[in-house]
Amino acid sequence: MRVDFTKMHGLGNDFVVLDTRAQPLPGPLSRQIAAALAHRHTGIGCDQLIVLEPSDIADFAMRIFNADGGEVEACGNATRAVGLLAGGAARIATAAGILETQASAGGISVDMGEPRFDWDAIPLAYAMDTLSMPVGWENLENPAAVNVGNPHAVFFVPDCDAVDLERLGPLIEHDPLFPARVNVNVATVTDRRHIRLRVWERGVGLTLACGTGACATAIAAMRRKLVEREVEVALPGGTLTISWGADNRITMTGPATTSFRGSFEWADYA
Ligand SMILES: N[C@@H](CCC[C@H](N)C(=O)O)C(=O)O
Repeated sequence: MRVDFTKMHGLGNDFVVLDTRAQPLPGPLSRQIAAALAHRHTGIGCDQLIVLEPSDIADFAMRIFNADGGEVEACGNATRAVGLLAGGAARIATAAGILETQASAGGISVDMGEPRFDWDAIPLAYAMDTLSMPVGWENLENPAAVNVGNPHAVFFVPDCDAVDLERLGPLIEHDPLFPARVNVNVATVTDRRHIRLRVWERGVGLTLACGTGACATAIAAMRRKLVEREVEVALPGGTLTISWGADNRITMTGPATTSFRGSFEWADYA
């Protein structure tokens, strides 16, 4: 049986979107199938596989699978992408709660909810101050940890482009300090309204952009009083605007794009 998909991206962080409301999948979606579809050489290729399902509590539900096939709680760029697919305004049920999107001058805005800072909410393996963690990996030291639906470690460095993230990212992602693994962000504060950021994504690797990484990094910088409560975060694939309201909620704004539509044979992957 053939399955339709939409290929989308947010700042080059790319997704294969399956809308099971229109077309139920022929069989259960296993970790192996998700990883095979995401594979850059032997599959369709994407950073995340996104599955839309019916929901009783929102317009629809969104499930998120990393390129390694693991299901995760949150994806900022994909939330903007499926918001675009829904026409701009949508209430989307995710494992991290209900997220609301709306069309805005900068593309699509998403209310990403409230950040969490308790060590066991990140989660970390043991208690410590998440604003200034007394740990380090070579020259990456003293990160902040933030959960914005998914776990992030944020390192502030003089020049994020000079960090060997391809080597250090997987070491930190898999360190036992992070029992659910972690997304690794290296950031450079340019001035009080601008941050440069590179991200090693859990379950994926280096990506061109990470929406939740931009949120977590902006919030960590705001908590350390390095920047104002609204900042532009420049990633390799483009720029996101992140603000942290007096109501403690994070708003992320940036572009989302549909690349093409296609279909694949389920039996080739199942
Ligand atoms: N690309 C995403 C984040 C996707 C999930 C992440 N890799 C995780 O494992 O938590 C984004 O735009 O936020």
